Amino acid sequence: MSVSERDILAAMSKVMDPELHVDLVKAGMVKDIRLNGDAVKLKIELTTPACPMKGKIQADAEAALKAVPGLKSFDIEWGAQVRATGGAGPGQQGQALLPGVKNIVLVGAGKGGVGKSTVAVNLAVSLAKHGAKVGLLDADFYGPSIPLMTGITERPVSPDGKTLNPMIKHGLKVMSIGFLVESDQALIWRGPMLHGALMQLVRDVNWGELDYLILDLPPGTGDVALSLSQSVRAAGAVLVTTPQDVALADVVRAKQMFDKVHIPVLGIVENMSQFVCPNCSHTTHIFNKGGGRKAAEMFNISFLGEVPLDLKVRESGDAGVPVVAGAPESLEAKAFMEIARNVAGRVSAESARAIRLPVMQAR
Ligand SMILES: Nc1ncnc2c1ncn2[C@@H]1O[C@H](COP(=O)(O)OP(=O)(O)OP(=O)(O)O)[C@@H](O)[C@H]1O
Repeated sequence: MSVSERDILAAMSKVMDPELHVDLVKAGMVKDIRLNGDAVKLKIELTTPACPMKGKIQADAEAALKAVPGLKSFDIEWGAQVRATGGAGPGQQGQALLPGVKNIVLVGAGKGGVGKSTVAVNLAVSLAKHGAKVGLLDADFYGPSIPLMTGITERPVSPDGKTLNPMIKHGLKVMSIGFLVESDQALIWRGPMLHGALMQLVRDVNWGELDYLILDLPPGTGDVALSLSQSVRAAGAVLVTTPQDVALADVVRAKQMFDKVHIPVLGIVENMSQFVCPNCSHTTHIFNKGGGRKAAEMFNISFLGEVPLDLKVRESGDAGVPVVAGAPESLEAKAFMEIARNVAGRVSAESARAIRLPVMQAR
């Protein structure tokens, strides 16, 4: 009994992408089917190199091919092609400003000091380590900390007097308002000036081709989010919180702010979730337990993961080597890598929605 391309496609159409809630054939992930008698070679192109579901998709695809009558062997080449959350959403004007940037991911928090910049920088490095092309833009006008956290002390140069080249560090293209102004100047940003400076950072930087541009927003206020939503289409926002109950109110405010400007919330990251004593390994929930997860449940949005409170995270941030780069085997680095996979998965779901694949509401 000979095997046909149609048999292979039929088998692959039984395999679902659990994040996109669509089968691999409909999602356009099955490529280059080459039959040779009772053997087949094919390529499966995931929607991100940081796919959180790769293990499941791989197991399901292999099981589906094993069940094809007459097929004796198969060879799957795994690849990834990040898709863009292009097109305009309500209140948004599309991505014409940044044609080479596929997805803009905002990192925000209801209040300061919860570790938003730490999450932004480690998320960016994690995505790059997974093989994605990543940029990191520090738009925290009131307290830019990305220069310190990435260890960049040089200033960006302009190749033509109009645009700026981003700095390159830890596998990222990095730009920060902190490279361009003195820190005491950063406090006076307001209204049109803030919008102008933000647009300059977004538009006049030679970002080139990026799968993800991670944007570290200032805490609390909606000025920057509002300004951005008028000019670019963000894939969505990651909300960072600490676990105590009082932080919940800030998450509520942040969620409402993003809803108002029609930016989807991709999910919640709980930072400083517990402290594991380096001497006796006893776990203490210094800021209480489970606030981020509770908030995610309350709003029916994804819980993207939790990061322990650990001296390494603070020290590595201060030393300019994010923990994911400096201590990749640590519990904290692994937590960030998992959060990055979850964020990439949620962005893929948003891009599927943008190109109107039949994606069901996923949690
Ligand atoms: N999980 C963690 N464990 C230990 N220290 C942490 C952790 N997360 C963040 N920190 C430290 O807490 C401080 C505040 O973090 P960070 O600057 O990332 O917060 P932020 O929310 O961006 O603050 P701001 O609102 O001022 O911009 C930093 O010194 C950082 O190194």
